[in-house]
Amino acid sequence: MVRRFTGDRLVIASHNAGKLREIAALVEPFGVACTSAGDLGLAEPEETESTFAGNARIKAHFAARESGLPALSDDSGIEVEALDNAPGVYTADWAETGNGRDFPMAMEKVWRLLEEKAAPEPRRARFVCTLCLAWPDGHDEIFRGQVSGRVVWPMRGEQGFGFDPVFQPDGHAETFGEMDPAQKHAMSHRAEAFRLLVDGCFRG
Ligand SMILES: O=c1nc[nH]c2c1ncn2[C@H]1C[C@H](O)[C@@H](COP(=O)(O)OP(=O)(O)OP(=O)(O)O)O1
Ligand SMILES: [Mg+2]
Repeated sequence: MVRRFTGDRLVIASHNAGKLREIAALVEPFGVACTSAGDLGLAEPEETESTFAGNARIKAHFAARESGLPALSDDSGIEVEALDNAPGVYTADWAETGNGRDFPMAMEKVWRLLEEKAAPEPRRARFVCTLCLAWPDGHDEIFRGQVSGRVVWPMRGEQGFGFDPVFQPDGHAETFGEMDPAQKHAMSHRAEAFRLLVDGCFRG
């Protein structure tokens, strides 16, 4: 039995400004007020699991426990088929420099590895998003979405965040980085996971 969310306030257990923007846009039409983990001064727990669901659980349960409110986390990444699905859960780690994140560097690393392998075009990839809604009593619900496409080079577009400039979803000529935010929200991995969350917990 999926537990329904009946409150009017939700903690978004993320410290990523791009995700916070996208999740707030998805949640607010349901009349739910969002507060971010950063707004509450919560720390960023270490993401020590090797699966999206495992890390999503760590982030949501930590925020729910600390705040005493239901908390929604998002663990996501890009899986590149010719790289054995790397960087996957480690997408953010590939951008880590010790002095903040450098996504252009991480995108170039992916492209360089594909070149070294002489991976044929199209270079199939998918974005994956796992959402975890956790309650302070320890209950949680998990939802997963994905969107298929290809890695392109060079980077294109200034919209979005993270790996958006090198991801072109199937059936579209633009990268996520070139799309209007509303267009990305209608088809993204995050949007699909969110639809499942809404069906399960907000309307169920
Ligand atoms: O729609 C997306 N468009 C482009 N890139 C994306 C997207 N979704 C995830 N990504 C990439 C960047 C992000 O940094 C990493 C997830 O890593 P992940 O640990 O889940 O998120 P994070 O550390 O940035 O924020 P936080 O853990 O505080 O929610 O995958
Ligand atoms: Mg993270």
